[in-house]
Amino acid sequence: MSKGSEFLPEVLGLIEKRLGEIDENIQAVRQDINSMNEYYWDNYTEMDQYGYEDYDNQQALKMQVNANQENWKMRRRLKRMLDAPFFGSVEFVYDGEDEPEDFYIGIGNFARERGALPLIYDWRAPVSSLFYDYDKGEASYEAPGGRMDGEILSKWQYKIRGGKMIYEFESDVKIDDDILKQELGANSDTKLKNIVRTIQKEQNAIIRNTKDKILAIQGVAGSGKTSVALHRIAYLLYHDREHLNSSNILILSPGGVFADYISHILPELGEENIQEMSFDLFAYYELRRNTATQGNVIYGNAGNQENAIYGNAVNQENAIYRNKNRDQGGNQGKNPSGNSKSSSAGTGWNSKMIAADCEDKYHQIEREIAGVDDGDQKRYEWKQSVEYVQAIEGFLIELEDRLVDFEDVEFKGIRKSASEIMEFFYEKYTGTPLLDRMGAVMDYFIDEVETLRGRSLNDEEQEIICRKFMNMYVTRDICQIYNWFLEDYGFPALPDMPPERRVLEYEDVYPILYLKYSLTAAGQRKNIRHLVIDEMQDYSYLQYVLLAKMFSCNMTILGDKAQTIAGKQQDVLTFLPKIFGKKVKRIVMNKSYRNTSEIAEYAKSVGGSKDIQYVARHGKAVERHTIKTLEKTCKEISGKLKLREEEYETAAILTMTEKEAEHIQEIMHKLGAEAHYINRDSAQFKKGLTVTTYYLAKGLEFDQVFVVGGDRNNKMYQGYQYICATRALHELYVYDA
Ligand SMILES: Nc1ncnc2c1ncn2[C@@H]1O[C@H](COP(=O)(O)OP(=O)(O)OP(=O)(O)O)[C@@H](O)[C@H]1O
Repeated sequence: MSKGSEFLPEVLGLIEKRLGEIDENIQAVRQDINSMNEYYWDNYTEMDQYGYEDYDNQQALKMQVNANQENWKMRRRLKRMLDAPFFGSVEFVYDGEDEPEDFYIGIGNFARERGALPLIYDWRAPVSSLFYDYDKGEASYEAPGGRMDGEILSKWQYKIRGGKMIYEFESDVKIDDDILKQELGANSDTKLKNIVRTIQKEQNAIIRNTKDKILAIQGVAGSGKTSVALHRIAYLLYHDREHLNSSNILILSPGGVFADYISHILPELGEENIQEMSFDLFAYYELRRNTATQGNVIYGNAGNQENAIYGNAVNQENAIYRNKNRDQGGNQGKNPSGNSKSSSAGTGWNSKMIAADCEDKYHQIEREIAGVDDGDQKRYEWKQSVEYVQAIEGFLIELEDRLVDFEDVEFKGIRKSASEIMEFFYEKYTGTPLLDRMGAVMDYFIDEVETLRGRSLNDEEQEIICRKFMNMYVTRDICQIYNWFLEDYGFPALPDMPPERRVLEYEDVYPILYLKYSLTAAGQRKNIRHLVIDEMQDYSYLQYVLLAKMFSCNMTILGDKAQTIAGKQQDVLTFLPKIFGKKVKRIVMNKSYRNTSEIAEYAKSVGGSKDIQYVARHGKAVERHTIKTLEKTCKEISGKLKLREEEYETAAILTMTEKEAEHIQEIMHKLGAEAHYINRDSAQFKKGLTVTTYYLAKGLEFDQVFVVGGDRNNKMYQGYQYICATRALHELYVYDA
């Protein structure tokens, strides 16, 4: 029997004991809270008039509530540890010592009592890197006090489920291939799995990298980019609890279903979930929100108000759902805080909605698949390019003279001449963005009036002054300013519409957002301390410039140029250093873990990187068929599905366009097959058969994939085939048109 088998019952007993203590503690704190509440209701009428006692009571209550939250958190972790307390161990002897020590590694630390040396180490603890990075022999790890050298005498891996040892063996090679293959051979799930037991050395290096400010990872499909990014977040949260909490991290990802797909990992690793949203949704909120300058708060109804980005709370399991529809109704034209004023003068002078709605990238993809003429395509590309950014910068310099007609302002006998205002505008406040600048001059004037009159001006008086100052702008409508710019460059202007009825085409969304962030001080998001950008290849140059304006924090940027959705493959690593400077550390991941060798070979032949390596896991050969009629193909697919025999958990029929997906969904429905249709607004990934487009299946994986149709001559075809093929874990069927 190994040491692990002997250790298991002992540690399980200790965990059980600790759980018992925690349960008792939870009960005791609960009783305390109840008595505090009772005391409050019995005595609140007699509390001191200054509210001191009330305040003290509230603080004490808060402390107890927090204590119980911590208890629950610990309880959840220990319950998980009761199922599998550890998955690895390393017998290590430090240089200069005779006695080796056994380090057991699990999803969290566990010690006999608070402050004692852990019996089990968290996989993120410094010593745990011995397990991921070394075989038997000389080894070292970076401890807070410096490098620790020594020798690994043995390394063990365990599979424990329900507190029972399923298997254990001493591994000579790093995270033995057999275990990895077993993990990879398992069926897919509707949630991405955590990989703590089998993190590979090169993945571990990315997860534990804290020295580079920006990591840009180009990784082939299935190389574990998303998994690594999420484990990296868990690692950073563990190591920098003082400065970083879950509300300081934001993931920009493809959208709702993907958010659902990744929502389990962090809670499983004992961390709270983090904020996640698509950049398109963020842009939508930015363009329609009617309050310009809100400091650093990106508001919302998230659990942690102060640090929230828009949308719903994500600090809860399964609560990452969000889309535009959610915002319809109550919040129309209103910021979610319900506060309608934002200027320093309390007049709401800088509170213009730019557009009521805007397209997202899926509109653009469908348009491109359907075919756009060269002129339209060029204009679209120009509007997202470095040339656009340069042109707009030139335009902004000239805009200063075009945007304002200076006039004298007079209020209750106090005057400011046009030339004085000009002087303030061009000299004193030159560092303030153009559309905020008149507000700064106005604030100065209001201060002056208040000093001379010896009293504060009321809201009505401020409103009158505000109107006088703001009327000097020829326009404050950013769309109108954008139209001047388009006309200067010979492009058609946007239709003349009031903001409440404007719907922006995708090509204009980010150019206008860029203009907004150049003309107002609305951009910076200082509360975000780590930004994760998934699917980096699908962001344009302009979007990265915007992200650089908004976020000055550390970033993990990941993607795969072969999975570019647009017709032209894009390697963002060529321009990221120009935007973010030398801080960008480039990392390449060439090994794919998702597909069988047969599927990986096929994917390589339809557009994957030639350097791709994969874990040799064999499966069924890829089948290729020709579609006779869609009905017949759907019937055939129904026959090939292995969901009913419960062999597999998930399968997908993937198409190029939304229309094709809808059509197939209808046919499958008629055939009596239960199929979940994922559209742009979907928020959940369900077990069973899914029908969707290739661009909405990005990031997901399925046991069986059926790729149906697509036009070979379409410039998006290669990307389509590659993305679809790499979604399959075990079986791939391609039905050509
Ligand atoms: N070290 C590992 N151990 C076990 N499984 C792994 C490991 N690395 C990756 N995987 C598995 O490989 C699959 C692909 O991982 P992931 O989705 O993170 O890759 P990706 O690079 O983001 O993929 P894509 O770009 O194709 O969407 C997942 O099933 C994941 O669990």
